[in-house]
Amino acid sequence: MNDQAADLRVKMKRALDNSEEKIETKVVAVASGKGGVGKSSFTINFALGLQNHGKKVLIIDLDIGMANVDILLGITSSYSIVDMLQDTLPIEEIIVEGPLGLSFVSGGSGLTEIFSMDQLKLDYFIQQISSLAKYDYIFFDIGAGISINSLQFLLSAHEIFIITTPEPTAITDAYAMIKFIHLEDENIPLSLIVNRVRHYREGLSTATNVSNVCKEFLEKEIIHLISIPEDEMVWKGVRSQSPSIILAPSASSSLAIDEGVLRYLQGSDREETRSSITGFITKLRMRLFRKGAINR
Ligand SMILES: Nc1ncnc2c1ncn2[C@@H]1O[C@H](COP(=O)(O)OP(=O)(O)OP(=O)(O)O)[C@@H](O)[C@H]1O
Repeated sequence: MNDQAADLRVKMKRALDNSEEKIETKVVAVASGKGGVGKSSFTINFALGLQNHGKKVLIIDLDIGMANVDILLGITSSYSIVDMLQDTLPIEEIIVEGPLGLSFVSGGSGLTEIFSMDQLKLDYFIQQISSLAKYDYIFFDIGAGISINSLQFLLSAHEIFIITTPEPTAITDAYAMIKFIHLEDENIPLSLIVNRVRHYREGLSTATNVSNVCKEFLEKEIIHLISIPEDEMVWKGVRSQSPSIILAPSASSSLAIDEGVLRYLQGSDREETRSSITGFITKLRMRLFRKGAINR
């Protein structure tokens, strides 16, 4: 058993040494305080927007219980991370290709399996994740609210997108989430997406309110990445299992997403620090150990 673990660690180190670290991989966790605010629809459309700009993107659906990214993308995934761990499958076998070449991995039916890994499984998991350095962006679609398990992925990401709507309940929950994250890690960059706005001003005032509260009580800057209008094409896209940015590229929501993608890419270009998959893995490993999520 120990030999196997040592062997895996050597392979993992080799994978990391040989990994295409020349390519930057940014890990973004997408979260919301309240459920049903459009987190999955946003993640998919934003990821497709990045693909449209020549980026290679992978979505990992960790919204267990409510996992629906594959349904929204109109694709079927036969295997999940749970299968990868149980049957020692290479991660390539569980990656499904969606529209515009977007890649997708399903978290599976239960996070418990992922978070109750023994050392051997953790090493295998990390070895597989380290082979994802070929992607420019990896998006984790995290379940609404905070569970101790999904929190570890959330806090290991290079940055976090928080989605809210202008509804007071959604804003309160989004702020609670921001505060929680900030108390765990005050350096992690946070961006706010205001979804389903009735007009431009509503998005701006919602973002300004959240931003002011964050500044005053947490001394935390939060970037207003984008406001997305209420748009029936998003709903139509869900119904036809064809993401709205593809179904209706000139719909108001699609134009807003595209603007957000451009702004995001310009911001990323200005960043001085490099984001690598190794950085994400190092943080994740440390967090899983610290929280005692690993069965030794
Ligand atoms: N900008 C928008 N305009 C109109 N409808 C929208 C918009 N964004 C999302 N919706 C609708 O809101 C509903 C919920 O969206 P979605 O499933 O993406 O939310 P979620 O936050 O991921 O939910 P959950 O918490 O269940 O994971 C869907 O029916 C979707 O069509």
